Amino acid sequence: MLRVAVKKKLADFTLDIQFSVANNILVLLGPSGAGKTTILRAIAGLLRPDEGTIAHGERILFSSSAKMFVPPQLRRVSYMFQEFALFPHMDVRTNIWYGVKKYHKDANELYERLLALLHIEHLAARYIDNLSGGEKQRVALARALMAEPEILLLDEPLSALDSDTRLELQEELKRIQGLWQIPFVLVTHDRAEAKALGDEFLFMEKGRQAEHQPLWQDALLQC
Ligand SMILES: Nc1ncnc2c1ncn2[C@@H]1O[C@H](COP(=O)(O)OP(=O)(O)OP(=O)(O)O)[C@@H](O)[C@H]1O
Repeated sequence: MLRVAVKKKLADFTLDIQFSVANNILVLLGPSGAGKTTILRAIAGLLRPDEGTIAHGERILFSSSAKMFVPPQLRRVSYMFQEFALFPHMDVRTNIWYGVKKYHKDANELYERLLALLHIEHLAARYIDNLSGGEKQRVALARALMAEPEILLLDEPLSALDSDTRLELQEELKRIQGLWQIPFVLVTHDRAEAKALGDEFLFMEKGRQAEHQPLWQDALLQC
């Protein structure tokens, strides 16, 4: 279970949010500038909240009262965003192995399994520059999972893709989450995508949970 309860003063308002997510997919929704990406950055350790706690199970990642801040590289959190952040001049295999923090004997097996799961075996030797958007997205997902994260953060991961590829990858993400059984926190502006992927939803407004969450959720599920 990932638990987040943080405050952070931002340019126009204070982010003040509490939520938890078990081993399923939480979707963060809300208008532009509501604070969704800031939450992901805080979970990843790329931004330090002013106060509060972020914990995964018994493991504290951030606690202002205990003066604890685990740096991003020690958090076991993978963060995928739209630009993929793959190395264009390297092949797929090298990009995916880049996700491994420490080599261990099962890493080869994991690598093979990820290629098969994401249907990218035939791309292993190809350069990133020569891949389609959907293929890049699969490689980025393989790299994120190669790090064996305990939490996966996804910020508009599919927004650059055409609608067919998007639907296909939504199914892939859902299936992989079912297999991996770790918390996924997903930001999207696409309501159909939120509905297709989300197990739980958090609607935000100006850094806070929006009022009337159940009404928002009913409206989403009926659309
Ligand atoms: N480190 C920071 N310090 C101060 N203000 C910040 C910081 N990072 C972001 N902000 C501001 O906080 C607000 C929330 O930004 P954030 O990127 O989290 O919104 P968002 O909901 O993800 O928006 P979008 O949907 O457009 O990506 C914005 O007004 C932004 O300018």
